[in-house]
Amino acid sequence: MTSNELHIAVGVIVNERGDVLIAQRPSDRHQGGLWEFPGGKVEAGENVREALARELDEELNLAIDRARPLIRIHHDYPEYPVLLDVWRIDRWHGEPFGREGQPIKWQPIEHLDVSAFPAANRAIIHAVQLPAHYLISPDIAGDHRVFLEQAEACLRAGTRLLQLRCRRLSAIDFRELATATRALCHHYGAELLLNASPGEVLSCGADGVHLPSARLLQMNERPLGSDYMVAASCHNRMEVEHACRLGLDFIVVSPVQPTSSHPEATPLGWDGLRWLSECATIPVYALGGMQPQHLPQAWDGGAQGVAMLSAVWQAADPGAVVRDCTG
Ligand SMILES: Nc1nc2c([nH]c(=O)n2[C@@H]2O[C@H](COP(=O)(O)OP(=O)(O)OP(=O)(O)O)[C@@H](O)[C@H]2O)c(=O)[nH]1
Ligand SMILES: [Mg+2]
Repeated sequence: MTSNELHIAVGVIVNERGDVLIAQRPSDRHQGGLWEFPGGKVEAGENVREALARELDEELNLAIDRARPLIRIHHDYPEYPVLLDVWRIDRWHGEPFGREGQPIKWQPIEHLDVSAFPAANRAIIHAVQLPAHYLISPDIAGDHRVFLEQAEACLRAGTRLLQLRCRRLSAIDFRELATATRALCHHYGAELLLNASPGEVLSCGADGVHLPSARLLQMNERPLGSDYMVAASCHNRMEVEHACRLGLDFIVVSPVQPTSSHPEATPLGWDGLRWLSECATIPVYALGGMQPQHLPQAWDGGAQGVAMLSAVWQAADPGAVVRDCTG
């Protein structure tokens, strides 16, 4: 945190229907007239969790029963720099109302509109809309029936974001598998990213592209528009900053822990994850040796959640692993 940076505790309050509580900023204040997630400045002597509890009581008459870190955004406004320390609250008590006279409303998560919020909120909205786990396919070489069965079990159990990464398949076989996986994902309301060219994404009707780090560094702009998702793999600060400059939707940082798929790589550890997340202005998934039980550590490390491969595909019951992430 730089010395003049304002530390702001921000609460994304989500109800069981998946609606988020938002409030309109008074017209005479910074970013006035725009909608915001409730919250305010962390005062001297308070930690962020205490500040959040105080602000939500003062602004909304709401008491927090369960909260976890969602994302931290450093943003430079012309007036001053802010650190938005955003928490996701899914259990609370009290009947919320605008205690300072501010209009409030419940908005379905999928209808949150970036342009109605201050500029720094773009990544917050992405973080609210993205799930806590990102599933990455095994590197399928031959018959893909077993994969499709396992993938369906995961989708049924709650996977909402899947990356297909099959470097050993011929172009024809990849396209056939991508088309089948896309149909399956869409049937369950999930989104499919292809670790392939942007052109392949368009022709398979997938929802986005996932760039390996080498491809990320070759790009000077997003390869697909905002109707598609663009994600990338990153391993160091330079890659993370490049992905943020290009305005990608999210990144995957690896390897956080030792992993069987890259035994030679030196793990970043939880401190490395925290440091890279702090450099990012977009959501970050932790990858490498991740299991559902690592979710709280990943959140504490500033991440959106975990990206998983072996933990799911090598399990006797892949659906049960996914349920551990979504429960
Ligand atoms: N609460 C909140 N503040 C946000 C959001 N996005 C965003 O850029 N900000 C910025 O973070 C700062 C929060 O200040 P605030 O005015 O809510 O702080 P506060 O409640 O302590 O105000 P006060 O000092 O007048 O009591 C403002 O500069 C605001 O523009 C958001 O979603 N929620
Ligand atoms: Mg406030």
